[in-house]
Order: sequence, then C-alpha cells, then structure tokens
Amino acid sequence: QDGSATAVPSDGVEYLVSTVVGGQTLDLDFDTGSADLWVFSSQLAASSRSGHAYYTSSKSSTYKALSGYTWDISYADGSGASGNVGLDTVQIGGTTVTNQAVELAKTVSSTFVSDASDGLVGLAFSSINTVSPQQQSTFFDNAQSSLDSPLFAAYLPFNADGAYDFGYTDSSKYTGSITYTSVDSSNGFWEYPSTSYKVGSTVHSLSGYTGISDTGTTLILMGDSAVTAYYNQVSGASYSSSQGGYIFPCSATLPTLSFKIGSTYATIPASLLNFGTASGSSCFGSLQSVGSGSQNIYGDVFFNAYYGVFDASGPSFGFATI
Ligand SMILES: CC[C@H](C)[C@H](NC(=O)[C@H](C)NC(=O)[C@@H](CCSC)NC[C@@H](N)Cc1ccccc1)C(=O)O
Repeated sequence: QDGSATAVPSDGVEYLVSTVVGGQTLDLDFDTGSADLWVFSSQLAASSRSGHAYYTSSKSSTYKALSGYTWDISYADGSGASGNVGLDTVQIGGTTVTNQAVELAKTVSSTFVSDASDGLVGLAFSSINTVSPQQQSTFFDNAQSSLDSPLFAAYLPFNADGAYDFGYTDSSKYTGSITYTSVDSSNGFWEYPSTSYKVGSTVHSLSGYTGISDTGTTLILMGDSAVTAYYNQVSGASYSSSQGGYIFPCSATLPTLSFKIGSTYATIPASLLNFGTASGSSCFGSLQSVGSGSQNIYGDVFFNAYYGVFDASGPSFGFATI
C-alpha cells in the first residue's frame, strides 16, 4: 500500500523519518547510498545510547531472532556499525512491511553517537546488504509487491519538512516534468553516467565519471578536477585543513554548479552552494572533494533543488525541479 512519510531536517546535515519498528518509534536516516536497515538497540553500551531512542527486541511481540546472523557496515566517511539481526514489522508512513530484517546495533562509531539519528534505513540495492550468512532485503524491496508502482521518491526541500513517497510520485512536490535516466546497479547504488559539469556556463568534461544519488550524504562530492575548477571561480576561496574542506568569504559571489545526470544537466543554485558559516566570516562550501575514484556523490544539497525518483523498474533515476 502506497504511502508518504515526513522527513524532518536535522542540524542541516540529514533528514530524519519517524519509523515504527516492532511498535517502537525511532527517528531514522533514510539512506539511498546503503542497503542495511539498522537501529540503535538495547545491546549498545549505555554511553553509546545516550541521547538516542533505541530498540529493545524483548519489548516487541512480533520480533523473531535470526540466530547466528550478523552485520557489519563501513561508510565512506569512515563511520560504521555492527551487531546481530532479527525480523520485525516496520511501518513507514502508510507502508508496512512484516518480517523486515532489522539489524540491531551492538557497536556504533563515535559519529553516530553524536549524530541525531537512531539508525539508518538503507534504500540502495539489496546486493550490498551486509547481513551474513544470508543477505537480507531492503524495506523498499520487501514493500514493492504492495505498492502501485515499484518506486519511491525523495522530497527534501532546504530547511523545511520534506517527505519520502512510496509507490507513487506526487506532482504537488515538483514543477515541470520528471527526467529519467537508466541506472547501473552493478555496484549496488542508484548510479548513472555523469560525464560533464558546468561552472556557471563553462562546460567541463568528466569522461568516465558516474554519479550516485545518495540521500544519506549531506553535500555534493565530486572529483578534485571539478572541485578545483569550481573554487577557482570563487574569489578568496581556499582549502582549509582545519575545517576539512573548501571555505570562502561569506560575502563571495558563487557561480552555479551543473552536472549531467545521464544526458540532462541538473543545476544547483548559488544559494545552495554556500553551506553556511565555517568560522568568523568564512563560509563552508556545499561542493567538496569525493577524494579518489570516479564516482561523484549527489547528496541532500542536490535533493534541496530536485525531487528524486528511485524506480526499480528499469531501474532508473528521475529528477524534477522542486
Ligand atoms: C569505505 C566504505 C565503502 C565506501 C563501502 N561502503 C559504502 O559504500 C556504504 C554502503 N555507503 C556509503 O559509504 C555512502 C555512499 C558511498 S558511494 C561510494 N552512502 C552511505 C552513507 N552516506 C551513510 C551514512 C549516513 C550517515 C552518516 C554516515 C554515513 C564499502 O563498504 O566498501
């Protein structure tokens, strides 16, 4: 059954969705860049649980342990978590999945302890789920047969409540038409060719690059050539090792940034490219380096400008101006 769940912006770094797991309500980070649904649990040390809601399997009448099953996930930012696994009923908006693999955290890295979320809902392809000895399916894969269309959409407006729509696209959340591109899911991500970008109106090629739509990443992360080309056009910009990224005078004029998603450019307005004050009169850029590799990561800043549609038939990724 189709449904929509409200996504609330938290600290400007993520959007949290109130989710009911075995009758227990948690604020979870929906992450199209990973495929594990994991929650803070009663098995965590009390010091790791402080400030978080957490799941207690013994309090759920529908929990079924998967004995001997474990999970262990690492993320690109160096964070990670691990634990054991059971099945329970998960409700997100109007969509309910029974016997969803729920991964209970026994360890979480420090960034998660200080982060606002009580866990993650992975919405990438189940092929990268980390549960062993038997890989588990994502909430979306399990929900698909009950949805009108096998898709979900992310509506994440800047500094305002958004939504995740399951089973349908909501034309009240975007303008114009949705442009789709086919997705290569071989790495388990919503990934597509992204072979050129524009700084303002100047076109640059990015041959061999792809883009990944990742609602669990805050910023826009691109290869060093693109990041350098962009900040060369921002007077006073520099890389700050103490701030861990490019900063510029808050008074600087910023060019727009566009990048191809398949064959169509997405354009990020200058207003979204200033992520806010770093320190004093220096501001932090929303475009930062992805480091090595040829995969750009298009995170929440992208979704602040575009409604994103993740369609399992194809599969394909679509976007429309919000
Ligand atoms: C170093 C880990 C590499 C990147 C790889 N892991 C991944 O690709 C995982 C699934 N995905 C991620 O690390 C990234 C996508 C990387 S694209 C190469 N998305 C998920 C991340 N935003 C989740 C998160 C949310 C809030 C706070 C922190 C982290 C692996 O396990 O091999």
